[in-house]
Amino acid sequence: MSKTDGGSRQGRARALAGRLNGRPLVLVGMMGAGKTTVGRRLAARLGRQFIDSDEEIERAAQMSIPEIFEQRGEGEFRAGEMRVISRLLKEKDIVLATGGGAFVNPETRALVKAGALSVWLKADLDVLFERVSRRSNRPLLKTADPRGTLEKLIADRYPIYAEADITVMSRDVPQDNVAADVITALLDHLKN
Ligand SMILES: Nc1ncnc2c1ncn2[C@@H]1O[C@H](COP(=O)(O)OP(=O)(O)O)[C@@H](O)[C@H]1O
Ligand SMILES: O=C(O)C1=C[C@@H](OP(=O)(O)O)[C@@H](O)[C@H](O)C1
Ligand SMILES: [Mg+2]
Repeated sequence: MSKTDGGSRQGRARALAGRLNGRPLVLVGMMGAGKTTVGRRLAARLGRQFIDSDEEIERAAQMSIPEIFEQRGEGEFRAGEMRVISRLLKEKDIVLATGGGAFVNPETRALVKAGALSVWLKADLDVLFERVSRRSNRPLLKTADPRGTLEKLIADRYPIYAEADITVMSRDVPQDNVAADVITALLDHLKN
């Protein structure tokens, strides 16, 4: 990256931080979109605290996400997810990465819409499948046909994710560049 690039990126991050006036930023989208990893970089650029709702749930339950699904079921996970997100949205100056199903839950979605700016990190099936295949920590994909499951989730969820304030493609480029794309898109959104 050139010095000029860095300077303008920093300037854009500062401008956005000012315009947000403390309002939480919430990342939504499918498993593998990059909410956790891009979110961490986005927070660093904006000088904000980064929080991942899955990590908060794991800490509160003293169990991993797969253990929560196995021992308590998805329903309890979703209820806990909503409680955690509701509490976190009271914080100022945060970047919050949600789990892929959070925004799909109508109650959680209403909380996010009311209390934050939401960003849909979007990616195609092939990209998502390659990324989620690197780890086996996503209970919903422990099926005989994980690619087919992902495809069905995409069909069900994309119309809902589209309700986010902005959409940014999570391209297969360094995650810092995706974070920069989010900043550019948010500045553009806030201009209107
Ligand atoms: N823009 C990107 N380019 C390449 N790999 C990425 C990108 N964004 C995320 N990844 C990788 O994809 C995987 C899933 O990312 P993660 O942030 O956990 O997604 P999510 O939280 O949305 O499920 C991780 O291995 C991460 O390093
Ligand atoms: O899409 C989903 O329903 C889920 C996504 C996961 O988070 P990531 O999207 O960060 O992988 C995690 O919350 C859980 O496995 C359920
Ligand atoms: Mg995540």
